Amino acid sequence: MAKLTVVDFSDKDCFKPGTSSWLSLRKDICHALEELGCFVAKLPDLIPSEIHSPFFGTLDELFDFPTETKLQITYERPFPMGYISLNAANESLAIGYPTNPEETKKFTHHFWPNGNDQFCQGADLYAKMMEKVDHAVTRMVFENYGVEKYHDDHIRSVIYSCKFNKYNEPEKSGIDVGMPGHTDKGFSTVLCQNHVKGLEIKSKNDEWISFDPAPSSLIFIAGDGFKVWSNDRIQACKHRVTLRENGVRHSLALFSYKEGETCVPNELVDKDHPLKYKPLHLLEYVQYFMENYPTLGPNFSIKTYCGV
Ligand SMILES: O=C(O)CCC(=O)C(=O)O
Ligand SMILES: [Fe+2]
Repeated sequence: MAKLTVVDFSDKDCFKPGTSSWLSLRKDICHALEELGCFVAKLPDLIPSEIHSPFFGTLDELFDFPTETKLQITYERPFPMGYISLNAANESLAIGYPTNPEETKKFTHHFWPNGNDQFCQGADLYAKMMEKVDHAVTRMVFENYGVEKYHDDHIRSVIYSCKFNKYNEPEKSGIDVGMPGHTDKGFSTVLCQNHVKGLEIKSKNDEWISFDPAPSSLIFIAGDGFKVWSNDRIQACKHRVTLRENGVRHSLALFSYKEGETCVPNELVDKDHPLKYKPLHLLEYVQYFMENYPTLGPNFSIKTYCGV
């Protein structure tokens, strides 16, 4: 049975480019992204345990608000998003630009006019932590392919959304498919969750490997954007949510997108790697996918959209 790569971010130098810890993580991470498009990170110190459980408790309260209140959350940018219920098991709510504390404050205020520090501070902390991981991994990937000269421009054009997911217990909703198999449409996704299992990753041999959540771990998932940018070196990780356990499952995912065009760097095109993609306007792609989801379905391929 295939396994997910687990990397340990507990060394104090892990986030310092050039150190031996950084270089060793870089090697393992880039290898995992080329193999499966994902890896699990252990981060023992980043979210204190006294924040983890109470924060996921506030997500229960969040989804308990009336549908009408949840539907009032809408964003036009980076693309239309807000409250979505995919099926009888799933509901999600998104915050645009979640690494800006003003945005989490506005979102919190909508539900709790008198404030809710546990939710707001938890959301800020998670967003910052997930952004830190996303930034580090992105730099590692650019370095790994010898194109770090493009890194700063890339990071300047990255924008984020954060999605909170709730999955009802299968016994109550009558279905166990929380989310069908798909690849994420952005550049990358960093995902944390409560203790209820459900996320599964497709292996090269078409097996589904389940993600074993621990309070101190998260999963990094490469999306279609990274696949295009890397000219197919990095896999867009196919994943799904299957509900087998009792208990409500909550996850929060930080999605990264790039404004403007995503082009394959010239350095990543050669005889062995002929150009596979036309320039991709990622935000237009996400919008197109969302608008046409009923006809395109979860298996729509980026190759069909912008393959050469
Ligand atoms: O809830 C999860 O674990 C996965 C969510 C997901 O794949 C998504 O929102 O794209
Ligand atoms: Fe996903």
